[in-house]
Amino acid sequence: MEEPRQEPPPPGEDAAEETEKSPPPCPNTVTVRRNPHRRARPTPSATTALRSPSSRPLKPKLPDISSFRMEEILSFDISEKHRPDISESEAENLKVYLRIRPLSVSSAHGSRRNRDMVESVSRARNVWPLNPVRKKDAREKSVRKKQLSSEICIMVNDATSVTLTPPVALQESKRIKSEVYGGFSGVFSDSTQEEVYESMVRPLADDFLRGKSGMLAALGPSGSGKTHTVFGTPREPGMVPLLLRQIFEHSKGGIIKSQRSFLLSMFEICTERGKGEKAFDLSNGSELSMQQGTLKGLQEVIITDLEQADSLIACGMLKRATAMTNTNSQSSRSQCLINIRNASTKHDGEDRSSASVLTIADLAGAERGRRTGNQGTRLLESNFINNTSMVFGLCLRSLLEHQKNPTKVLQKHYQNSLLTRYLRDYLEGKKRMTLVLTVKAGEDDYLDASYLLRQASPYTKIKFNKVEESSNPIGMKRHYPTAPRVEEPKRMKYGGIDVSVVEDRKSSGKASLSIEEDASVKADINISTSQNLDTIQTSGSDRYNRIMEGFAKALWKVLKQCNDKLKVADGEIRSLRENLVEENTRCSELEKKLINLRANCTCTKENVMEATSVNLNLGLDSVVNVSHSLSADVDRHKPGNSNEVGGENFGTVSDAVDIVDGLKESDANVVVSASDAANASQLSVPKSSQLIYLEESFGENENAGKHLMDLRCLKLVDDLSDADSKGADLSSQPLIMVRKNSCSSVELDQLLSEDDEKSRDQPASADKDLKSTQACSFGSSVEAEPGLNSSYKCPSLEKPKRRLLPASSILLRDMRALNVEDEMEKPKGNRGQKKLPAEERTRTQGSNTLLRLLIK
Ligand SMILES: Nc1ncnc2c1ncn2[C@@H]1O[C@H](COP(=O)(O)OP(=O)(O)OP(=O)(O)O)[C@@H](O)[C@H]1O
Repeated sequence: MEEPRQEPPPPGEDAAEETEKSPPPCPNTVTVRRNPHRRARPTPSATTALRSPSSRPLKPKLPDISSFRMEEILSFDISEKHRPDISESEAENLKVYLRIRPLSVSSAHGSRRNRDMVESVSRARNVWPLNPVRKKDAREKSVRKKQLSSEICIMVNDATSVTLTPPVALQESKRIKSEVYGGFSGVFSDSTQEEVYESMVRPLADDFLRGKSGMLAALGPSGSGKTHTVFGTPREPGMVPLLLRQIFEHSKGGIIKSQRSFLLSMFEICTERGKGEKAFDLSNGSELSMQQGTLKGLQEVIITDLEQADSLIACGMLKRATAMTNTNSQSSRSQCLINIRNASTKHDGEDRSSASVLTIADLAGAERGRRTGNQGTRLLESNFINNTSMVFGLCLRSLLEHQKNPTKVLQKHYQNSLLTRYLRDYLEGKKRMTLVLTVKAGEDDYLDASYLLRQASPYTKIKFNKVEESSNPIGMKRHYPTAPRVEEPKRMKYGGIDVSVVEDRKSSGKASLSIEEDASVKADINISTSQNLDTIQTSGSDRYNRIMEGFAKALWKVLKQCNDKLKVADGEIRSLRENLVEENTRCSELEKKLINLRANCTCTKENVMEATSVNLNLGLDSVVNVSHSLSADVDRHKPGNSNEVGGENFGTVSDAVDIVDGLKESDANVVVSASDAANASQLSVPKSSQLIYLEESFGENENAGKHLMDLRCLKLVDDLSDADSKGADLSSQPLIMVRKNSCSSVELDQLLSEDDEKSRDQPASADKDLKSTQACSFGSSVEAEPGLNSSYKCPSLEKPKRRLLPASSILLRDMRALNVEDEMEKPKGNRGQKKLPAEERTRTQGSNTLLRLLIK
């Protein structure tokens, strides 16, 4: 914080000193400004207008004011007591009163002192006898000085305005003219303390008793009568004693005492050798600390009667810092504030928790170093006092400018001073305030008065539009910053007595509590308890709000996360749907392809089924239908894996083997459908099976055709050497039935040529069978094995049913099927065929002979 600077003296100070050297002005003249800023208002009358502030006229002749019109002066009526008439329109305006210190006091004191000083100086200087001529001049000078000192600079115009007239010297040297300052709520010149109280403080006191807070602050230069106005003297009690008197008189009348309780606190703000500001409790002398605009540790004393209150005030005034200066023998060196709190529970029959506070501030007066002659510590105190006064004025000026032009920011000048921090609400227009300006009317005091009026007169335009009238005002809170119930609500006892408050009050030792005091204490405690309850409820609701706010935030976060997850899930679902659509499309395409394939395959299969449905009419009445259908997996039909013609490597067709094995024991017609002949590595034809027709159905794949061409010739070797067989030597006949749809033309030609060679050797019966077979269902590629009486079944996937035939017909059919004649008619050369072993050939011939005989 900056060191308080001594405020520069107002302009014209030097000029004022020069007035003493300048020649005396022309008597009976009034200097009026040539271009006055304000139009001077008419004085009440020629006889009463220029009344001296003192009740006694100091000058026998008053100067004539020629510039004023007599009609206006005569028409103006003013009461004798100059009581200000406060209109209702000014109720919300800042009330500014002006009190002019009686000149008689200062003149009496000052003139006597000055006279003594002048005499002493003259005695010291005038050691030698003066020249008679000079002696005469000196005498004239002294007379002139007396006249000047007796001159006044402030003249009361009416109840609300004054005219400030500069000294003649200033008028001549600086051309300073008279100025009119108006707009005051009241002007007191020779008013008594009671009159001032009635006009100025009683409205405040009435509002205070009605529950409205307010403040009265005294401003003015040093020695102007601030302390006198506020505290007064035992003979002339000031505003505070009169206020206390009114309070207790009001308490006696009509309202129960127990319902009335007032608490008084008193403190001062000063500086110790210019090292910062400090606050001291004038009740107990303890130092106070300012925390957030409140004074921590300020003690309130319950006042029960006027005597006790007066004694408290007196004790506090004794502790106040004062010092003697050139302008005041007992100059205040601190800002003194008194708080009277109304802690009544009932008012006008209504339940009301009133906590109005009336603050009265006696501010230290601005000082000019040249006048006070302060040095050292006093000078530092002057700096502090002037700085505080300046900050106070800046706050009010900023408030005024802000109210005039709301766009202007309300400056925070209050932060620059402890006093203004404490009075922040008042200086920001949140609480009602009343100012009383004290000035001295002496000619020497013109500069101080001019400076004060110039600064403070605009404050009359300040309005209180945002007055806070709450039951729990901020000032109340500030008075209890250290209350443990407020700071630690958990340890509060709602129904009990606040021990700390009682102890504080007892420790003051300045007020003995009577029974009535106890009652008032209880009432006060009840009030504070209810206030604390309100505080707790408020804090509880705040806590609840905070909790709900936090819960809402957490819920919002969770909802946000859920929303994000839902978005992600929606995206996944969308992608899955797209994939599903793609899969469906692919499936449909595949189905189409499958349908196409099936369409192709169906023709082939039917042919295959037709071609491979072979009825093997063997002598054992066993029919083996081998429906061989190759799948598209043609890789398994590689040449390496293919079955060789004439070999036994047909692959493993377990089903076929099982079926064929089953034929060994039963003569039932069995249709074997081998779906994958490629897996058949080895096929052993059972005894009863004579021939297996394999229908090779190839796909469009040429490779498959190539691979499967190796299977085009399959030789079924009848390994049955059973002598009890029907005599049909099937092993000697290559019983290969190959149906090939997709083989190459070259291979087909080869096959056809081989078949042709075979067919040329076949008998006519075989041709018939073959034709009949071809007529049955096969196409052009049907190949019938010569020498075998085989009949093809109609293409059907149904399992053939067993038919019971007579034994003779069966035997005859079998024998015919053996085509014995053909065998017999064959040439002996076994051309084109594999040569059979000798035993089989002999047996076959015998069997043939036997069969031929039987047939015939
Ligand atoms: N209206 C008045 N009637 C009679 N005497 C007065 C009046 N005003 C002031 N005085 C006297 O003038 C002297 C100085 O007054 P006071 O101490 O109140 O001035 P002040 O403004 O408080 O000065 P400071 O600011 O230095 O404390 C006191 O002795 C006081 O009695």
